[in-house]
Amino acid sequence: MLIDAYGRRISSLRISLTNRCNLKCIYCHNEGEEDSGSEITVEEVAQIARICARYGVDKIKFSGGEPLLRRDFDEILRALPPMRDVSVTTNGTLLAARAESLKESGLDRVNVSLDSMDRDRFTFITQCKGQFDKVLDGIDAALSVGLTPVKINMVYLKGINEDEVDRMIDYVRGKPLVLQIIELMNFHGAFKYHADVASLEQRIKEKADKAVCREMHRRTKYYLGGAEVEIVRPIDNSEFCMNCNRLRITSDYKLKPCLLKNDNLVSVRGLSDAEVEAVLIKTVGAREPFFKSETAKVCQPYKIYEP
Ligand SMILES: Nc1nc2c(ncn2[C@@H]2O[C@H](COP(=O)(O)OP(=O)(O)OP(=O)(O)O)[C@@H](O)[C@H]2O)c(=O)[nH]1
Ligand SMILES: C[S@@+](CC[C@H](N)C(=O)[O-])C[C@H]1O[C@@H](n2cnc3c(N)ncnc32)[C@H](O)[C@@H]1O
Ligand code: SF4
Ligand code: SF4
Repeated sequence: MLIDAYGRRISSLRISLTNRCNLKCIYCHNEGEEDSGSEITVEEVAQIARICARYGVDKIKFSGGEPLLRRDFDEILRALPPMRDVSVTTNGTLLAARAESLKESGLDRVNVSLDSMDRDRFTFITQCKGQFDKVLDGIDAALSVGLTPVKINMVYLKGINEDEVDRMIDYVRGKPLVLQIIELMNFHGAFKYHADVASLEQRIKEKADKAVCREMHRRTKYYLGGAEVEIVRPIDNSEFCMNCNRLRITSDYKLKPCLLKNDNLVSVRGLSDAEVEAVLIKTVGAREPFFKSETAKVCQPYKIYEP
C-alpha cells in the first residue's frame, strides 16, 4: 500500500492529460499546473496506472485542461489495467460525439462542468460563445450511453450563479445525475466571485432527507426529494486535506502530491518501472496535507455519517 506519514492511503490517481483547453473559464486552476512541455503519452499513463494498481490503487480520474481534446483518449482508456472506477472531468463540449466510444473503451462515468443554465452567464464564465448547447448535448449523450452517474460540477460564484442552485437541483432530480457544488479557489484573481458555500451547505442540510459522508475528502452528499447534491469545500478545510487520498500526475508526467503546491513535483519521464516505483514510494512518503489541523494529526478510519 502507498501510505504517507499522516496515514493517508493513496487509492486513486488524478491524471491531467493536457494543458490545452477550448474554453477560457475566468477562474480556471488547470489542476494547479503551470505551462508544461509535451503531453503525457499512452504508454506513460499505462505505466503509472500499472505500477499504482499493484499497490491497491483502483480509481483513476482524468482531467486537464480539456481531456477530450486528446484524440487518443480511447487508446489511453484501453491501455489501463483493471480498475474499479475510471472517470473523466470534462467541460462537455466535445462529449456528444465521443460518449459511446469512450464507454466502449472502458470509461465508467463522467463529471461535466456546467456553472449556469443561463446562456449569457455561461458565455461570460467560459469566455466563449456558442458552446452552451454542446454541453447539454454532451450530458444527454453521457446519460444515454450509461456513463453514469453524471456529476454536474457547478462552481458557486458570487453575483453570477448563486440564484441558480434550486434550478440546478431540479435539473438533476430523478435522473442519474448528481449536482456537485464547488467552492471557488483563488486562481487568476477570480476570488472576487468567491461565494459562501458554508452557509449554502447549512441551508441544504436543513432541507435534506439524508446525508452521506464520502471517504474522499469527507465530502458530504445530501439527498433532497430525489436529488443528490454533493458539497466540495476545499478552502481552509483541514478535514478535506486529511482525507485526500489521491496522487496527481501532471500532463508532462510528473508526480504532483498536492493541487496547491508546485515546489515538490517529481518527473518520472523516461524511467523504468522499477525506478518509477522507487520514486513513487519516496514521493508518497513525503506527502503532506496543505491545510493542517492542530488537533487531528492522522487520517481517521472511514465511517458513514447520517444526519
Ligand atoms: N483542493 C482540492 N480541491 C479538489 C481536489 N480534488 C477535487 N477538488 C475540487 O473538486 C472539484 C471537483 O472535482 P472533480 O474533477 O469533479 O472530481 P471529484 O469530485 O474530485 O471526483 P469524483 O467526485 O469522484 O468524480 C474540483 O474542481 C476541485 O475544485 C483536491 O485534491 N484538492
Ligand atoms: C480544471 S477543470 C479540467 C476539466 C475540464 N476542462 C472541466 O472544466 O471540467 C476540472 C474542474 O475544476 C473546476 N475548477 C477550475 N478552476 C477552479 C477553481 N478556481 N476553483 C474551484 N474549482 C475549479 C472546474 O469547474 C472543473 O469542474
Ligand atoms: S473548461 Fe476546464 S480546463 Fe478549460 S478553462 Fe474551463 S475549467 Fe479550465
Ligand atoms: S492536500 Fe488538500 S489542497 Fe492538496 S491536493 Fe489534497 S485536498 Fe487538495
